[in-house]
Amino acid sequence: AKARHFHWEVGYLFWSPDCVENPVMGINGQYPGPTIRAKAGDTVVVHLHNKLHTEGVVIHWHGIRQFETPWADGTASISQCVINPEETFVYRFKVDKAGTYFYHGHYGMQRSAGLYGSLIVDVADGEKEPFHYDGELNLLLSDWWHQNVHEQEIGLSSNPMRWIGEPQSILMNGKGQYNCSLAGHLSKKTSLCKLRADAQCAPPILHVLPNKTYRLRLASTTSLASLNLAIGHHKMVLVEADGNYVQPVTLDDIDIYSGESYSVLITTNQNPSMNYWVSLGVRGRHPATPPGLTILNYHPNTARPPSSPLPIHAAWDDYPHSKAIANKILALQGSPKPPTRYDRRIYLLNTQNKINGFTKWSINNVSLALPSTPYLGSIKFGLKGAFDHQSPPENFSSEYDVMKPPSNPNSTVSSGVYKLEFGKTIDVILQNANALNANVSEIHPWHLHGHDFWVLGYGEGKFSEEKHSKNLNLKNPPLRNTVVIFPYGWTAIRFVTDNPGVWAFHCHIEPHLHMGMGVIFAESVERIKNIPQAAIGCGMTAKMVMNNSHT
Ligand SMILES: O=C1O[C@H]([C@@H](O)CO)C(O)=C1O
Repeated sequence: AKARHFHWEVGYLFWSPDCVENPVMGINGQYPGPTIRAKAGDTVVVHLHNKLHTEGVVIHWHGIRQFETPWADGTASISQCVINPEETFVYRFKVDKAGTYFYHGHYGMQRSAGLYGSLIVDVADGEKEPFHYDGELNLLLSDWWHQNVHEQEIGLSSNPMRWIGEPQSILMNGKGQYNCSLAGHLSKKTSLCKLRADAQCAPPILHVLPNKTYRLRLASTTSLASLNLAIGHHKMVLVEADGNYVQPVTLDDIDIYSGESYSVLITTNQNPSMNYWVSLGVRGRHPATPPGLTILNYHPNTARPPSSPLPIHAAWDDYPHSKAIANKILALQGSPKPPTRYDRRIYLLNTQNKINGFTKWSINNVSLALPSTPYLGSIKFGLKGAFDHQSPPENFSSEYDVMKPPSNPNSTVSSGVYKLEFGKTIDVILQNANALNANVSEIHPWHLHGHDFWVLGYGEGKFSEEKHSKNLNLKNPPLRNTVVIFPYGWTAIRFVTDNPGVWAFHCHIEPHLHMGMGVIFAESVERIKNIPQAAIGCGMTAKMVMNNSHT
């Protein structure tokens, strides 16, 4: 195992992600940020220097559990103080498990500004993946707005709220094409893109040799969009989800929600004189964004757009299609199994609410607002005044009708901290509900920091102890770090508190988190030792660092 050092500067730059120039947040003058590649067991060390002139910054290593380094999780106000302009913070953490990961900003809406990149962990020397492939392809998926993130954020925080709307473009590796299409020659509606091969917005063409198997890595850091990937004439075999091996399953297309990552194997066994479409369509919201496109280019054909029709995605609201895919994702045989009993079951009702006229999202009627002093330090040192210590409710009224808009939409703001004891089995039942408008319930992909969890099942309507508890999958539930709740449905997860830290658990839709859609798990914080001073030298913990007495 090695230590792999990276020296990064975060700054704004002008860039044309979808052929339209905008300010984006990049790293070392690049957008998306550089790919981190390491081997399982390595230590990644990122020296992060903030070159933004007027904003703090942090970076979260999505899917990395941060065993024994909870201060390196990169969550502003939760695990660390923001890194101020011209400051450098050193993220040092172990990547213990091979898989497809990514990193992204976790302060305000900086992920939506473009602060992200891939993080790929290969198996340790001498180890093998449980599947074979000849080559590898990597697509980091995102969505893009022309309105800059500051304006988006002001809109979301205004009364009345100004919603961000649907993205202008879907991006692959930070590249999309606004107002034209690679498939323009097939359609009367759009024009063919005129792109220079070296344009920043030129699609990342997937170059392949005939009759080989490729591992296609997919990770979604979208701000909002749920996506569906389909490749013309090619099936995919799903083998990995969120850095965990799954039972290989053949799919025609795959849904990818924000915060999720997958590996699929594709075999280039189709007519080699042709190229094929790779298409990313929007799911779960009435699409106002054309599909993101690129080309699967068989060697030695020129990389011209195929003349075949575009792959067809299921209708945006074909939830049975999405549920069928979700239910096919199961753990590879031999994967760790969940404990058969839980110690504590927490029910989290997701609702859209109002607070003094402002539109928010709440969990059990509590909308998350982060404090100025990061929880990691304030909880460790018992600083009573640093946040609202009243634990939020573990359940919601059995009378609550999840099929209707809230009868009382008024909600409250709080620090949202659930204290978790070490060594316990925790179940969370995520319960979806109707939003503020009648007949609307949206998809929410929930992401847990510091852990993988077992997905025990999905269901319709309100979760019922009597009806649903006995049907949960304890046999081969997949381990994930992100899972979706379907409209008007519930999702049950289980994890074991084996990792002291302060972990965010939240909807990975950036504007939804911004509007309060998350909770905090403070997990056996008393066991955390040697918090680096740089992580907590702000707010009420700044003094302790100066006295140098407690860390
Ligand atoms: O949080 C959201 O707000 C809008 C809509 O509910 C109100 O404009 C939307 O689609 C969301 O996901």
